[in-house]
Amino acid sequence: MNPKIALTIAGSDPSGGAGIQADLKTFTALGVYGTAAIAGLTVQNTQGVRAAAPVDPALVRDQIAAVLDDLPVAATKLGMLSNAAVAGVVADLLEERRADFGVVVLDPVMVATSGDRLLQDEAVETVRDRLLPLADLITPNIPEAAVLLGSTPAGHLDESTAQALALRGLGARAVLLKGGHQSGEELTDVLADAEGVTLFTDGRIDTRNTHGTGCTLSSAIAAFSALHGDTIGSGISREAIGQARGYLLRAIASGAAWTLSRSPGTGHGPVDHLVGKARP
Ligand SMILES: Nc1ncnc2c1ncn2[C@@H]1O[C@H](COP(=O)(O)OP(=O)(O)OP(=O)(O)O)[C@@H](O)[C@H]1O
Ligand SMILES: Cc1ncc(CO)c(N)n1
Repeated sequence: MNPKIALTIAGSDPSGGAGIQADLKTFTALGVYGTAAIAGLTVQNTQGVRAAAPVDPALVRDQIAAVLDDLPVAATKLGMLSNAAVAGVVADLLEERRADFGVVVLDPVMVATSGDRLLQDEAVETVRDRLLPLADLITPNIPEAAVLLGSTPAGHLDESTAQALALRGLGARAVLLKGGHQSGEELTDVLADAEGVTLFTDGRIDTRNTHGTGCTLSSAIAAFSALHGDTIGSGISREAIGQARGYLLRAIASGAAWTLSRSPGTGHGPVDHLVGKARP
């Protein structure tokens, strides 16, 4: 059978735990053929982000068009889009040829785990007003949801649920508000979609290796959605979201089991995308 094809449009993380690199590892681990258009460069490692720069918007547009002109993409993940000009050309292409992107998962990346900014302030409007309504699912973390809504970050589950519903009110077809930034022993991701609100709760895994969890989750959702054959009109299936969370939790648990000397990097290390398989 021909492979399912997924596209990521995101930023590069040279240390390999987040961004394009995490997305391609995830696609491969889940048996999906990965393609990638680089929207920005970062200079980062597990300790933090040293610098970030956008790719020329025309080059971003041309990379995406080159993929779409040639390969039947079943699902697209949007990650770090750098600035308003880059987000704008992605929005232009989505408006022009929405069907070619397959189902779209928008991870509105704004700030890295280390606290560094990955999206310029002026781009928030483009992400909210043009990209959000075109996506099948958006996957903000708690601070990103607050920025999109112009409110303060949710402090407890009732507020997260209210914000997930409010983001649907802005035109998002479905919202998975991620709970990684909650305190406490349990983490809850809140899904708000046409069927209502669903809570996904799991115990917090005790680990420093959480670099790229958000990227891994959104690309895993795109991958499973491609494998399920989800269609643009009917959106991302709950099965795809559940399976993606299952994969992420196994990858976090496997990365948590790395001993300090084997863990890649000295800071917040990555998750184990191979989930313990085929490691020398
Ligand atoms: N320590 C942990 N144990 C279990 N699940 C976790 C842990 N940390 C994060 N998660 C899960 O990982 C996913 C990503 O959550 P988070 O809110 O941290 O996203 P993010 O801030 O976008 O990630 P990133 O670190 O890539 O910027 C969520 O599904 C969250 O529940
Ligand atoms: C390139 C890139 N995208 C997203 C994130 C968020 O984790 C990151 N740290 N780097």
